[in-house]
Amino acid sequence: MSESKTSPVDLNTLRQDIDSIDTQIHELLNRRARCAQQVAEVKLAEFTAAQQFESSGDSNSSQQLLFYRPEREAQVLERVKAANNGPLADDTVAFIFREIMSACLALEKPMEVAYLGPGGTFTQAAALKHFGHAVISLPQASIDGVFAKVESGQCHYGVVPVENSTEGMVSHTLDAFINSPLKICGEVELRIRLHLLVSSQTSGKEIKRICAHQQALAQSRRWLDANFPGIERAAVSSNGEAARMAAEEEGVAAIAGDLAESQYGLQRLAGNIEDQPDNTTRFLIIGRENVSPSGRDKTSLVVSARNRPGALFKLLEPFQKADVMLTRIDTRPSRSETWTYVFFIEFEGHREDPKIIDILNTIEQHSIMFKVLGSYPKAAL
Ligand SMILES: O=C(O)C(=O)C[C@]1(C(=O)O)C=C[C@@H](O)C=C1
Repeated sequence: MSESKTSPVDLNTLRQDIDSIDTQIHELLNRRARCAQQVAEVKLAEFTAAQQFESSGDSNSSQQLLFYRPEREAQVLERVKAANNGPLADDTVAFIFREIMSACLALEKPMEVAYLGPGGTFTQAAALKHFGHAVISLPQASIDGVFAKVESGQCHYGVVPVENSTEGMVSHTLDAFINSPLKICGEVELRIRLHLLVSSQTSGKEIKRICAHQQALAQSRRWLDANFPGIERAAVSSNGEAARMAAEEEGVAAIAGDLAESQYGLQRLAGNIEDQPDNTTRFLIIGRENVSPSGRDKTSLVVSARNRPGALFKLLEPFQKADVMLTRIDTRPSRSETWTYVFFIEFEGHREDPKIIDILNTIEQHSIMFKVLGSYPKAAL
């Protein structure tokens, strides 16, 4: 008996079903988009009313008009993941809704996001993962450049790397926070998958030089030793720059990620060549406004204690007493005084939670410098 006779429905019928479902999804998407446009009108009306109230002298809170709501986006993503019954994976469903919200937000207000460039870097990939592809992502030459674009209001948000699972903290990012008024509004984690990439003109020919950012070279050193011993390795300013060089120069290969591969139209000679299979980088979203609680939040703090015995213990004791989970602690030398240190502390909870308010008040009493860098939703993707 042939397969088509046993199958309950034929291909044409199934495709008609898919067409009809697509029509419904399409209608629902536009219904959702119109809803988001109405949300924007409500936000604008509330903002205008608050401004009028303020100019009448009854209030002096300088409220901002915020279209992007990180806490709400995190809640939507958590909700769709929790409600998912498959067969699509939870993460797949979340990624689809990430893009739907990105497109809806672009109708309300197109977001401009500065990131550590050039195009094709993992920081751009992190920006797109967090905000979705409807965002306008603008490359900057340095971490300070990203901070400056957001501080000046030229960009709504910024994306900077903060730590890598194999290379440790990005100290430049931590230092930049100390003197900046910006707040942390979110975090993104990205699995770093490195590939050996060449242009079509180099494909099938001899590779004379392999270019990559020094971290990517370090992270794939063993693979390179085994597969390309004796071939020149050149450290360049970023993986995006390496991809650009591979696209333009015959005989040059780059080590870079998926985004660089597609942006520069390169071919993959070998995939996932990183020596540590769980190589992950964490990025922070920086902005000018505080984020409201989402229910699954983290808070980051920078604090400097008086240089006396038990100082660090005094800073950390309130967390233990209140049973609050610390997620990270780092030390950096203080730039203002020799042999004093600043501590970057991250923990679960939001600065508006009563328990966290108590902890922050206690820590402030024991510190000479104290700054909450922000409370923000835990990475949902
Ligand atoms: O709920 C809102 O405030 C919206 O603007 C809607 C919406 C969405 O598409 O769900 C869009 C953008 C915001 O960042 C959060 C959510």
